[in-house]
Amino acid sequence: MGSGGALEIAGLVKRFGRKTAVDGLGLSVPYGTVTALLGPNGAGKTTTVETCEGYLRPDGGTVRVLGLDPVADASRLRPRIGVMLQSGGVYSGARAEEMLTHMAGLYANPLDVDTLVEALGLDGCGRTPYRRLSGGQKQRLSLAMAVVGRPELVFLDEPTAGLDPQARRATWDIVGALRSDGVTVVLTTHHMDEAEELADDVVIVDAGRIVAQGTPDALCRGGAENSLRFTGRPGLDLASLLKALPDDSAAAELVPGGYRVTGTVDPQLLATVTSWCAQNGVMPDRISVERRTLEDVFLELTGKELRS
Ligand SMILES: Nc1ncnc2c1ncn2[C@@H]1O[C@H](COP(=O)(O)OP(=O)(O)OP(=O)(O)O)[C@@H](O)[C@H]1O
Repeated sequence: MGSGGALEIAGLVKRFGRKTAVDGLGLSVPYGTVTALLGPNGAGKTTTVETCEGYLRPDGGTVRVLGLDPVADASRLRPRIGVMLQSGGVYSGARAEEMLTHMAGLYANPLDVDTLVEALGLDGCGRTPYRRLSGGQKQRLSLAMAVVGRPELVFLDEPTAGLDPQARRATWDIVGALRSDGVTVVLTTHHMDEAEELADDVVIVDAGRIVAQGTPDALCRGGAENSLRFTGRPGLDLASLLKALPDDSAAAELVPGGYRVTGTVDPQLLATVTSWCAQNGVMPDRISVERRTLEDVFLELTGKELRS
């Protein structure tokens, strides 16, 4: 195994012309864990993952995958890692099951192809040429190809983007099974629920850097335990609302017309907010008391919604 984690990134820099896509990113992923990279579009997640896979050469910093250099040691590393590209990869007109069987044949101790095909709901399309598969089927086949060789570490770039709920669940089950088998998984996602469900560690990336990292629980505990949210017309006078609230309160307009009050969220605070709304002619169409979610953490740190 070597010292350190399954994946060790230090001071990674990757530029495309004048654009710095990854800007001094450092990350250590312990063996046998699932790590989710979350970030807005263009944050640098794919660039980071493709550098780890050896498809891109870093402009600065170091990357070690299973203790090896993904570019210099590519031939030693390839049989030990699984890669699912965002694009699904480029394949010929071969039939889905043939491709998977061929792939399995390249490894010493592959998974059983039939079991994998069934687990991913691909049993109906084993004889279909790749180019005739639907987008979701291509994606599931790409996942199957990434894991069939029993890799020690798997990179999954947006594995569930565009999948229906059933296919998404099947993908989650595969990731859960990988984890149970001690496989290290690094995935990117735009889905908070996916990160919460699957990941031991969530890494929030923005503008090529890590802005926060931790278990989903720890990240959510970072601020107030509870918050009161309401929607109303955009641009309410929050200074006036704050005057009515206890000193330990804070209020923010997270998105136009979407407000959050934090502090000691109790019945008294709820009454104060609704009475302030009444005095100011504001009809809150939705009002709720919520635990801080990963979505909140993400928005606070990046100022962006996950799906833009
Ligand atoms: N081959 C390339 N040539 C030029 N610019 C690139 C290239 N690949 C990525 N970029 C730029 O680098 C930045 C980071 O892109 P990247 O694809 O890594 O982000 P991402 O976090 O994966 O985004 P998304 O969630 O949209 O997939 C973006 O500004 C992107 O336009």
